[in-house]
Amino acid sequence: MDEKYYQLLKKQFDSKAAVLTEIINLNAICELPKATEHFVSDLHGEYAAFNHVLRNGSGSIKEKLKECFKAYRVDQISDLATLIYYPEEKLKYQAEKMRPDVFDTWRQNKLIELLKTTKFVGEKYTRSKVRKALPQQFRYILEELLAEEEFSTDKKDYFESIIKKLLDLKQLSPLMIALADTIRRLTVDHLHVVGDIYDRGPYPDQIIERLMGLHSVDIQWGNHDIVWMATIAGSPLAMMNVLRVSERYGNLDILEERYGINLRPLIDYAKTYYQPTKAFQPIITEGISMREEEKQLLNQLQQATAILQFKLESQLIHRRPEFLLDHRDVLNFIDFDQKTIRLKDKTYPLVDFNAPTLDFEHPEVLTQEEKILTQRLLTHFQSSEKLKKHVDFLLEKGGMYLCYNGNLLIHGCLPLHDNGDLRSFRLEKKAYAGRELLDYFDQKVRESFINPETSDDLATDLLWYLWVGECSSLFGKEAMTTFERYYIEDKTTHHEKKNAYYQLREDPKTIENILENFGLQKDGHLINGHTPIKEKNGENPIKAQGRLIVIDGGFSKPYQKETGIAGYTLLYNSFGMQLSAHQPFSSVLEAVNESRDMISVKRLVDQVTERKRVRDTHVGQQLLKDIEDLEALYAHFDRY
Ligand SMILES: O=P(O)(O)OC[C@H]1O[C@](O)(COP(=O)(O)O)[C@@H](O)[C@@H]1O
Ligand SMILES: [Mn+2]
Repeated sequence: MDEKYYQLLKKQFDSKAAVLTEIINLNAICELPKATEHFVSDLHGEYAAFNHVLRNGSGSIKEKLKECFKAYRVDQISDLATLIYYPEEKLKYQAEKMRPDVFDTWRQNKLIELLKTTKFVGEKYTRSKVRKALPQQFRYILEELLAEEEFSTDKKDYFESIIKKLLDLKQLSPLMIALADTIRRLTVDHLHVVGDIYDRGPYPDQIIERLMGLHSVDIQWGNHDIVWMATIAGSPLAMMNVLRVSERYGNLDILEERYGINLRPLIDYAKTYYQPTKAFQPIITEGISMREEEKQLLNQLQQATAILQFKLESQLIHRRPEFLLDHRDVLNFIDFDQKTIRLKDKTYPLVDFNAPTLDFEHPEVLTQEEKILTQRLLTHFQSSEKLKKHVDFLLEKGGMYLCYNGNLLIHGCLPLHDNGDLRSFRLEKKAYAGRELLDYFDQKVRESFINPETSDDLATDLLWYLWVGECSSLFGKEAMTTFERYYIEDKTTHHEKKNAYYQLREDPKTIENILENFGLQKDGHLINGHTPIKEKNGENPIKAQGRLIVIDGGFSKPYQKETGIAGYTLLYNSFGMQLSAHQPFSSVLEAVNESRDMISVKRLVDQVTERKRVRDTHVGQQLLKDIEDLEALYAHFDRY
């Protein structure tokens, strides 16, 4: 036994009685039902839709209400659910619709329903956890109100006086809002974000801010997150890609307005050298209007940053032969006289390929003007306090993968050979595969932030590899055909061949082997995002007989026409796992006024034979160890 450790523990629990109380408390917690985990992925800047599934707990709030208010009609449940999802908006809506005295009565009735719901959803937790979930400023009143079974007649006057006082002090609505927040918090205990918060949609920053306010969350980095992180780590190449994708989807506001990055020098440069072409037309969400000049500017900017990206990428490919990316050195495969490119022994004509600043002998070299521009832009990125804060949060809460409660969470894939063997990647004279490879990547990602002023060190370059590499668990395709998609008409060149994993993952044996490689039991699950599930073509997100679930259903608006739905989310509670498919989210206003939920289908992935308890979980295992230590301390209390 470690003397020091026990002495420290004794300081925390300074009497035998205190130790005993804690042992009993922890033991009781272990017997409670497992808390609910919520999984989302591929949010791609769609804040409103994400916020909605967070608020409705992917349907779990409604489930609870149906159990708690068995006699209620569907519309009564929906009405109460909306109040819990959007308390402020719903209260405002009712206030506008009702006479003041009717509104007061309505609020009093709803308060009783909210109290009942809070008690109901708090049942599976200890009283101390429920107490902690109550908002500080109303804790005392709420504890009083919640302590009662029903609004009993002998205490009727007492309650009425509390409510009247709250009304007089204009505190009834704030209290109801606080209760609704508590209910949501108690219904879903923990959120997993399986990658790709950034790109395509307009508000990734708002998503991060929302995540920062949650009490329990983890993130598995996606390829679209890692490139944004790489800008802070000092990669000009990743920065060009971030700029290019933002321009492609008409999202300059996130850069200029919200991260405060000055794009003026880039705009001047792009206007000087580029004219709009068809392939670079920005992709603008339906219903959003944009002036023609603005579209033209986005087009020019996208071209400029694409060429700068290809130049910088070529430099990286030359300095990192170990990345095996030679086949992606596209600028060096161009015949500039013929305006053709040679790829895999075939020659293709280039369409609208304009690169006025390119030196044909050394296509990877930046002009002096471009060097200065790139450095200025990178300094702007790295000086953005807000972006830095967001990236720090991603580093703190995120990782390449996560093992949690017996399940494995990875954004993309685990690189495999065609025969199912783990595919290794050789770096720094060592071959890494499976979990070891992902641990290596994880460590390098963190290392890349140690020297943000160096742009070409291995760790920073690896961040780019994670964006485009076949052995990247965040990407896992043979090549990213960005160049071909812009400049070659022949669509066969656009195809991005996926790593064998994406086929082999249909087989439960593959998943079992992978889980084993990560030290997990065979009955766990693997959870992926990254590849949109085309539900409208009959693709099933539940694969390998339920061992694998792919939850990228397309929160991303531009991808919804391909998937046919608007995102999957997964819930894992004490009864098992459940997948929800969502319909497109229109607006909070519609959700409130029409009490709409936008959940289309629910599918049971797995049902447990015995209700899972805390002791069967990750947290539970830790608690059991704590109990052991406390028991040892209790037995030899006087010795320490
Ligand atoms: O839809 P876009 O903007 O053309 O982007 C396509 C590119 O995005 C990728 O699909 C990567 O993004 P995802 O991680 O969202 O799949 C690449 O494989 C592909 O080249
Ligand atoms: Mn992805």
